[in-house]
Amino acid sequence: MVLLLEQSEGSICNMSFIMKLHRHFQRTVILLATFCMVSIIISAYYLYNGYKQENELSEMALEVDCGDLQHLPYRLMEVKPAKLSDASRTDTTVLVFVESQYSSLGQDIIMILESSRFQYHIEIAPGKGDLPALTEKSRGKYILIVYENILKYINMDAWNRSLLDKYCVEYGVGVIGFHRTSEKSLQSFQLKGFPFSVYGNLAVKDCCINPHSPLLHMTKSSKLEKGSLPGTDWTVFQINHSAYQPVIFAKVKTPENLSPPISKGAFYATVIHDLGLHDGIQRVLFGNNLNFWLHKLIFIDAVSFLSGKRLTLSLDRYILVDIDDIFVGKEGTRMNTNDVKALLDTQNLLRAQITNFTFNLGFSGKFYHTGTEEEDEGDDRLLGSVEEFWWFPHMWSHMQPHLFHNESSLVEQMILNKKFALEHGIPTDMGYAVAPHHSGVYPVHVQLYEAWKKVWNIRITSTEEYPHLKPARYRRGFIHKNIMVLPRQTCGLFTHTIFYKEYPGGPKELDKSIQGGELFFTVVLNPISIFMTHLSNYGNDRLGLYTFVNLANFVQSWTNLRLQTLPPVQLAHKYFELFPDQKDPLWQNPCDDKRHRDIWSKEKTCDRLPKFLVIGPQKTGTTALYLFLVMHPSILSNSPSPKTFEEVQFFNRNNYHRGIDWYMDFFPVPSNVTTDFLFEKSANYFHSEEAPKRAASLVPKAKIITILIDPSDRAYSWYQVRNILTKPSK
Ligand SMILES: Nc1ncnc2c1ncn2[C@@H]1O[C@H](COP(=O)(O)OS(=O)(=O)O)[C@@H](OP(=O)(O)O)[C@H]1O
Repeated sequence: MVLLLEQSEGSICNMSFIMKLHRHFQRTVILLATFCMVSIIISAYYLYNGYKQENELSEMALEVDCGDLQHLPYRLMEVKPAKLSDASRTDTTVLVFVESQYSSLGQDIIMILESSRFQYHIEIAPGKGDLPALTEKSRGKYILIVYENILKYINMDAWNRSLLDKYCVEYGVGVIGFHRTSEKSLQSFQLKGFPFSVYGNLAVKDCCINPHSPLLHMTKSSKLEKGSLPGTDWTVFQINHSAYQPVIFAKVKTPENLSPPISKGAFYATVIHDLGLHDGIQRVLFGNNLNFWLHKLIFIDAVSFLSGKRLTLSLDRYILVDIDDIFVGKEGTRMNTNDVKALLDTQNLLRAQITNFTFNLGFSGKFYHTGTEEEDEGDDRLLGSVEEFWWFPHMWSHMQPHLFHNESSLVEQMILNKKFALEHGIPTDMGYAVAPHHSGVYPVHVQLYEAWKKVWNIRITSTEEYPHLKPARYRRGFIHKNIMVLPRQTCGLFTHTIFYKEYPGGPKELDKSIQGGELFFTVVLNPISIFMTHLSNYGNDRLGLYTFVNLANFVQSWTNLRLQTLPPVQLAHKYFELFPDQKDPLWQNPCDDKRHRDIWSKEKTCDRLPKFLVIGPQKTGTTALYLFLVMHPSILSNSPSPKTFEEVQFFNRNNYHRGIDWYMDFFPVPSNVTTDFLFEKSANYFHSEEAPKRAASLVPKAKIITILIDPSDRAYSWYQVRNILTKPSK
């Protein structure tokens, strides 16, 4: 039994061992199967998700914040660019290689440099890449090199290229270039000397800025900008190298038949920054021209960055919005009480984006209460909030000052308007005034300046007319008779632009101007902008409010600019602090510009200007020549000056600041403009630094007569004169 038991115990033991083994095997199989299943599920999950992620890239991108770059196909991080060597070893001139004198991209580049008041030198890019002299006395002549066509840089001959590279490395000079494909260009190619591929002839959409790009200064990396970018001739750069950073990305939209590796809907760089880690030269390459507004902004930042911040625009922007003719509008186009309320509400709203924002209202009292009943209530609502705004006077009856020849009649008109201001609690001490239609401000009607000072103590005014209306980027300021004249900018709103739908060229034109167009770049490129708007822009569709709210929003979304408003007097001081070289005016012939002629007094003439100048130098017989000339019946000279005798000495000295009325008063009115020759002789013009540019500006067609004799004869003549002058009188 025991044996049996033992036997049976032994077989039981064997059995349980086999069963255990069996169970263990079963468990292992189940475990293995489970593991396999789980792996399959996980792989499937990732595979699926991976696919989905790729697929979703274009969809998700629509909500992409450009700061959230995990969705973008580049590894973005802050990479330090090559150190620029001491940029102060170069002058601050930009060397621009253009394709031709009239090429449109070349002109856009110049427009930006000029508007930013940066110096530049243009060269037509030669085929072989010949270079102008880059240094002078071991100083670099150029701070930055810009190629309108980057292929001219890439394909220049080896000798010139190594010369340019050497200059760039030694002086820390960067290169900016533009690549634009034409129909003939290959769709894809390797850019010679660069480790990346270029794909051309593309249409692109939805763009984003790399927030880590070291270029960004004025430009703010914002949300994804949806929509197509202008043109179908875009170039994108496919980079896979940490020495190159994308600056702007966009998605390829067309053509449909793209060949790999480029794919539709994926992001590619349209602007790249070569950090200079390879050869010590930093470059910024644009995959198109500057038609796209964001390219313009990045170009400004690239100039700033590559010039070691020596060509940098400050981030402060001062904006003053004048609302002119606040009572002058026609019945039916004026503001009612609701419009005034909207004006006040918007002013408060704008203060969040434009520090101290205050509308500056211009008034001609005669037109107060000349609208409909509702509009008259609007006038009263405005005067009820008089302290909320700044105010500036016009003429009482909105007359153009150049029509008043007598200063006293101008004074009378101004006094009427001042009385109106005092009666209605309008402040009279702002020191700023504007003349209807710029009349009298430029060309200067000196009677206006004097009357303004007498009645209103005016110290500031503004105009679009100095030196000319167009191009706007050449507008400047000046100081005359202690009145500071500031340039005024155009915002695209005029008395007749009162309905959004009827905006000239369609409402999109206004939006375009605000969103990266003319108005936006006026603010970007001018530290101080005074905009003129009119009463009618604040009634009706309130386009004035629409424009400035949207402008402030757009500027804030895309730039780091600090918008603010200053009262006119402070604004003018700020202006001439920034541009001290503009204080001195440069007079022109008022009849050489139609707009100037239209606001030039009919009682004045442009004929009392010399047709030739005898400029000296002294002691060469100029007086004798003068006397011989005036013997001719058709040659007329100026009347004598009490201080400087036969010489007026206008262009060389401070007499110039007395203005052209003062100068012209020396000359007779010619009886026959064609056959009479007015001239003046001032022997000091010859050695004056100022005279040539002043004379060229006012009398550009005048002939110049100079007498050159042996310098020792001049010196001896001087010696004799000094002897006489210093001899003690007996
Ligand atoms: N016809 C003619 N040809 C050449 N030189 C002449 C002539 N007439 C005058 N003179 C001499 O010119 C000298 C005076 O020059 P200006 O009249 O130019 O002097 S000023 O600068 O206006 O003071 C002065 O020179 P000096 O006598 O040596 O002082 C004049 O004698």
